Amino acid sequence: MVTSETINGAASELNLFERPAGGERAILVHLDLGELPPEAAIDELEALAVSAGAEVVDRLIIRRNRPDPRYFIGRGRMEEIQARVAVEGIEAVLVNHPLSPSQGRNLERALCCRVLDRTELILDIFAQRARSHEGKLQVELAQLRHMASRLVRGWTHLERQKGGIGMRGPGETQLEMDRRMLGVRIRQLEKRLQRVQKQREQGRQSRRKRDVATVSLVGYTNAGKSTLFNALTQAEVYADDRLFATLDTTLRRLELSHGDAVVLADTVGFIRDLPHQLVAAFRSTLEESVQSQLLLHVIDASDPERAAGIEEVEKVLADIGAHELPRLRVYNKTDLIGGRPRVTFNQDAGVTEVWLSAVSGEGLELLHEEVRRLQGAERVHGRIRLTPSQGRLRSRLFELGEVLGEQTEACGDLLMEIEIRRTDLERLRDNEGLSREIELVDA
Ligand SMILES: Nc1nc2c(ncn2[C@@H]2O[C@H](COP(=O)(O)OP(=O)(O)OP(=O)(O)O)[C@@H](O)[C@H]2O)c(=O)[nH]1
Repeated sequence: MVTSETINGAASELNLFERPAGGERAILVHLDLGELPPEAAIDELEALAVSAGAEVVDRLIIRRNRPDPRYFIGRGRMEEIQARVAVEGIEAVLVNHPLSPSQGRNLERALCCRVLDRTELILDIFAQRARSHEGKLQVELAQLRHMASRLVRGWTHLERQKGGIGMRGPGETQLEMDRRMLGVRIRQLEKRLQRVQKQREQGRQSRRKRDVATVSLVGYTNAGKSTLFNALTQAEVYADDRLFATLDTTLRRLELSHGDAVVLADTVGFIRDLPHQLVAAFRSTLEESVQSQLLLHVIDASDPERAAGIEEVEKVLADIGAHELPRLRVYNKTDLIGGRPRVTFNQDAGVTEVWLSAVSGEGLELLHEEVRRLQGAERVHGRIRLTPSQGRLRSRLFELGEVLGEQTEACGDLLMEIEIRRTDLERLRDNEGLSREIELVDA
């Protein structure tokens, strides 16, 4: 019988969940195909490498018109690195792009050291950072799926570990076994995740029932979301200069001064070309943002490449269906650029921008003010028709909105003129299941 213990045992024997040890001496490689500013791209790779615990020995920018199908970086450059590996004790080469399984295999065989592509590097960081039960399950699932996609094409790091001098591939039986084991483990994780996600959904629903709005912090990794979260809620969430310090959504109550409170959610950081396994894996975490009433898009104001980060975040928000939610752009770290806290309106993007410093606390009150304004200002004014059986909804409307008038129709229906927050109205529609029966006639 296959039990979870035997699977875990076998997996650890095969080092399925191996990650690079801290301080691995690494050479970074970025292929300049003319798409991105190469210096900024390799800076980002370096930040990722450091986050993964590597010691960066050198950074190579290689200019090519297109990737080499065999070695990705080209034979000549591969041989240059090959010569340095033994002499300089290089343990890993980190490539800032996704490699095909055969390119990964060819490079690793030729260089005789570990080769990680961008996807594997990010997966590794996620594996080191995940702290909650759900986060850990999600990362492990993403790693195994990535591994399975390599196995399907007949190659995996497992092979290298077992391959010895000739580094021959596994025999059919071994490959079959790996595949089956991965399959079993993947299904097991999927089931567990479903259970955890159900609990999360229940929590979300009960918040909605209690009419508590959620405000989510989203943004590029290292923008300062956790620091801002802590500053706003006086919580002690792990904030760190390493990328992806926060992997799991954290929730805290945020008091707004006029007696209102919202739930503030800190979410996973975004990054360019987030591996698709991770986008899928973190969908449920990101869904917290989709379900929010307001998004605070946190931006590192001191980052010269911040425009690319903004674009990336907008792209992912569109992917998960959160792009139409009301939002504020929060330009953080003004202390680093000598900027003053302020509120401006960006005409092109159609969003309000708040400039502040989460570390010094300057400008926090401006953000508070804007959140309050957006929570309250989005009001709708209209007439709502209720049937005689909807007495419960009528009292909810009295609780939540300002009732400007009531009129009973000949048929017994009640026409209420009301001014109410759009978010409250939407929650009433969702919670009471009355979407068709509430009709705004004069918004
Ligand atoms: N100077 C300055 N540094 C800041 C400010 N806000 C955050 N930082 C620093 O920026 C780094 C990243 O901050 P985090 O709050 O961990 O960033 P994050 O967006 O949550 O990061 P991820 O978890 O990677 O998504 C930390 O070293 C913070 O101390 C600020 O207003 N000014």
